[in-house]
Amino acid sequence: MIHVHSPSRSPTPFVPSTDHRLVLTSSKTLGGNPVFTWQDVVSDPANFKQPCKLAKNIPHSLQDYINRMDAWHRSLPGMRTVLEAAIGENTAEDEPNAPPISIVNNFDDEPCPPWEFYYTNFMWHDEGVPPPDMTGVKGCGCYPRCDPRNGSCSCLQKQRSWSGEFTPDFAYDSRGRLKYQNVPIFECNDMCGCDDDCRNRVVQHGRKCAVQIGKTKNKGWGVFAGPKKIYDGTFLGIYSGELLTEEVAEERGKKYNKFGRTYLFNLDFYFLREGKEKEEGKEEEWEPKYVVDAYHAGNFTRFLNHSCSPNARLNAVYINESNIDKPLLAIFACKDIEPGAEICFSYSGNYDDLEEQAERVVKGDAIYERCMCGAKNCTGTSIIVCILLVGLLNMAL
Ligand SMILES: C[S@@+](CC[C@H](N)C(=O)[O-])C[C@H]1O[C@@H](n2cnc3c(N)ncnc32)[C@H](O)[C@@H]1O
Repeated sequence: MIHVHSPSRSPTPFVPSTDHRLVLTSSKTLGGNPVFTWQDVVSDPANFKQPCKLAKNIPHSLQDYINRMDAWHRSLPGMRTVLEAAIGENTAEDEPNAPPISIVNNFDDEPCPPWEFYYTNFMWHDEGVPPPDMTGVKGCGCYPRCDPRNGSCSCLQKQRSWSGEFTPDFAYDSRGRLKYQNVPIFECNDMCGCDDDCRNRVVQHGRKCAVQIGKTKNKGWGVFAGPKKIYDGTFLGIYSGELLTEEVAEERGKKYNKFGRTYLFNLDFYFLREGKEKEEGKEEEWEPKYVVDAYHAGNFTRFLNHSCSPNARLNAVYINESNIDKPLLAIFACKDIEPGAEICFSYSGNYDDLEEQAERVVKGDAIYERCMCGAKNCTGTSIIVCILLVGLLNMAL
């Protein structure tokens, strides 16, 4: 007798949520099915919505549960394994080729950093922060991949126009390493015709180098290179977390300053300020609109400490976003980093206007902490390690 397998419920096709669905503009049909061409996508970018993660939906239950445990349970060595597993699970889809992150502590018994954040590589939009805007995102028509020599790639043209012709070529070399630090980077995006292995797609492919989260002697937790040397220009990760309006960040900053640790970074790049100045002629009035907060959600980059002689640097990167005020904060090595060395960047960029720093302290919106970076050029005293809105990324070329 033949048994026919009859499922209790007939399988239903996967229907993506309306938010992510593309609206077809084509009325052509073939054999009764609509013909969905690449042109349909490109000609209707307004409806090509990016998934938008909302800060209010950060899945924080595991963190809150563990935080409510008593100190003895939280200090069990197994906590380290749980956090390492959570990191792997939360990044398995978006960074499938990233080496796993391990947690090390050679200084004391704390098994892992405090369970106060959800591990994520994404940006989670708070109320008042607009979702990714695709309407102004232009795709290049290059195929199979972009060639900087032919000059017709619209992504390269945009890159050049925003960096004052400072980048004659793509920002990355053929090994995916950043060639020009401190210029806005416009990667090829979902509207582009080029292949996934185009040279102008690096940040979107995620981290490739091995890093560790480790305890430092006197700066809390930090980030260290894994067993292999990390070369100058290598992409490390984006400073992910909640994307807040300046007003919300201001309030949070006051709380963070009370316990002397902060994870807030202004989206304050020199080209945004300059752009607004040209546009509106109101240079004094310009303020950064958005701030990244990695306290409740973030990835390993939230543990990067400050150094007066940094080996990593923040750069503004745009992929599927035409709102110039909302770049990704992408962190790249700016020197070769030996295996096991601590990775740090400068919290103050090269913003060394000490007068203005002093003014912030007088106004009460900044607090100085003794810098423990140990670099030869560190004065130890005059570095802002913890300010209300950190991230004076006011780096001039
Ligand atoms: C973004 S967090 C970095 C990770 C932090 N060390 C931790 O354990 O979570 C920034 C905080 O780290 C500490 N920190 C970072 N760099 C430092 C430095 N050079 N000297 C002293 N403290 C530092 C300060 O408390 C600062 O507010």
